[in-house]
Amino acid sequence: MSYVLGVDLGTSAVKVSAIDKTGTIKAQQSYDYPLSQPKPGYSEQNPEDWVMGTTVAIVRLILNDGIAAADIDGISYSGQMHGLVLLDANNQVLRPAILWNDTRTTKQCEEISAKMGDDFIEITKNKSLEGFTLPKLLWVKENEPETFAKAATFLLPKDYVRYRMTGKLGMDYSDASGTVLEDVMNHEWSTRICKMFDIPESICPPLMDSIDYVGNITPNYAEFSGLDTHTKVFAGGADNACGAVGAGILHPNMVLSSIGTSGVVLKYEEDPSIDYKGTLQFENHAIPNAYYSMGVTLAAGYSLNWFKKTFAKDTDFSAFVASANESPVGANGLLFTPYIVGERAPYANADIRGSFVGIDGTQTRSDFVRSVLEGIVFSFRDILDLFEQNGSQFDTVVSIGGGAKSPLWLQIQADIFNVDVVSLINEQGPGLGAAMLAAVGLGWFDTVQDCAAQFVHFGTVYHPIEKNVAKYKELHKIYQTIYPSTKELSSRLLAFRRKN
Ligand SMILES: Nc1ncnc2c1ncn2[C@@H]1O[C@H](COP(=O)(O)OP(=O)(O)O)[C@@H](O)[C@H]1O
Ligand SMILES: O=C(CO)[C@@H](O)[C@H](O)COP(=O)(O)O
Repeated sequence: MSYVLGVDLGTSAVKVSAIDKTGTIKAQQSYDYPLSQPKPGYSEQNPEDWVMGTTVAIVRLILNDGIAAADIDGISYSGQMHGLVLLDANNQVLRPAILWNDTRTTKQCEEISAKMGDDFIEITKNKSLEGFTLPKLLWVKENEPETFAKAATFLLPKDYVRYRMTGKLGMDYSDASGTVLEDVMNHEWSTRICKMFDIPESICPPLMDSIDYVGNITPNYAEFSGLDTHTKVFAGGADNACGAVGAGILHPNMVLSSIGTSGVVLKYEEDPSIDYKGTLQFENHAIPNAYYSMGVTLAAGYSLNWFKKTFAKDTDFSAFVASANESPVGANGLLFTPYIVGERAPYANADIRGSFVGIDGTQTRSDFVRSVLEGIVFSFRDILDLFEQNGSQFDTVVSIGGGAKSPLWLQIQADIFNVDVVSLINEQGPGLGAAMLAAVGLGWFDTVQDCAAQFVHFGTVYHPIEKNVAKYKELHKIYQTIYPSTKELSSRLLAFRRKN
């Protein structure tokens, strides 16, 4: 038997899947790790937790699930994007990783825009937003100069885990484009941006394709994890690129909806000359020489987790989500906006915060749960509107991520999007995508597309229910007025919090 492992390094947990040549997921293990939010807008993780979590999951696959190390031929990765990992000259981690949902860098983003204007979007195909890596580098340079002076390399989260398993430093194009330090169309680090912001180009790691062979498991890591040194390691990609690969989003009529910690609406771009002018993210794909675009809701699953942790701590997660079935479409007049850590799309605003609007003395907790589920999907609807305004038409939404475990949430998506929504037989989109990169890297398939034909299996289709569609259209119009009405209130409240 031959297996590939797909390591999905998420924000809430790492999930490792063992997949055979037919695309059957033989076993899965996961390991949760904490998120540290020491100040408003800050979000950090300890890179060592990622390495430990990945190793524990691999050990369990070998010991508990009987996946023999000798049968694991390849490994690849899907990683949470944008997080800054700084290493010194001995490749030791210099400070906690600053994550994609950390919004401390508004000042640095403004500086980047002021200095480079539209040239920046021309090179990187993106605006400089708080979550991306370059402003994080500039923040460290400005606020922790002694740390920055020691920095010899910067990596993204999954690149660090890969380094610990292989001893090789590198970054693939799909993750590099999320740093906004890459010249996206020319597939190289932008010397101009490095010079402009005084970033030594030497700290940028070597670039590669997601299917590229990086090295084998080192003897040290083999001893630590129970893996074997014959196992080949392939570069891997950004989690959303891998999610798209694992969900078979290989045509522009399909769109990906991912409800993880963040929320993502993603489109495969056949024509790379499309210009969203930075209103949507535009990235290199994990498929060589391909591209995709996406809009990101910063707090999708995170909003639901926050609500549960705060108001329903001891309830089982699935039962808690299913309790929303007790509330009707529109949650008895309650609307929720998921801007609880600021927002990226359609509103790039680090200072906006969430709201419940329409609280009524007759509402129950089920109404609140339903309004959270609906509010997150309204935010996705806003992103879909941006795509439609740029001429896209979709006939299928493929839903992945932890949120796709809930049939109710899938139906809410179909009703708010007014498009068929399909889930995967196994909701591990990014993990499956990562494994597919290893399968192609090993030569099991000639192309990612050939591998998708064998590995990707769709499950139930959720059709829009007409009467719900009409109600949601009406509610979405009201939802869209909440952002402009709460923008100023939010920034005044945040200023109060920062002062006190
Ligand atoms: N049974 C469930 N039903 C609906 N949503 C769920 C369920 N279990 C977890 N989730 C949501 O899925 C999210 C985690 O999704 P996942 O794709 O694993 O995230 P990440 O890759 O960011 O770690 C959680 O934030 C949670 O809100
Ligand atoms: O910032 C982005 C994409 O631009 C996020 O999508 C991260 O990549 C985190 O993903 P999840 O942990 O939510 O999967």
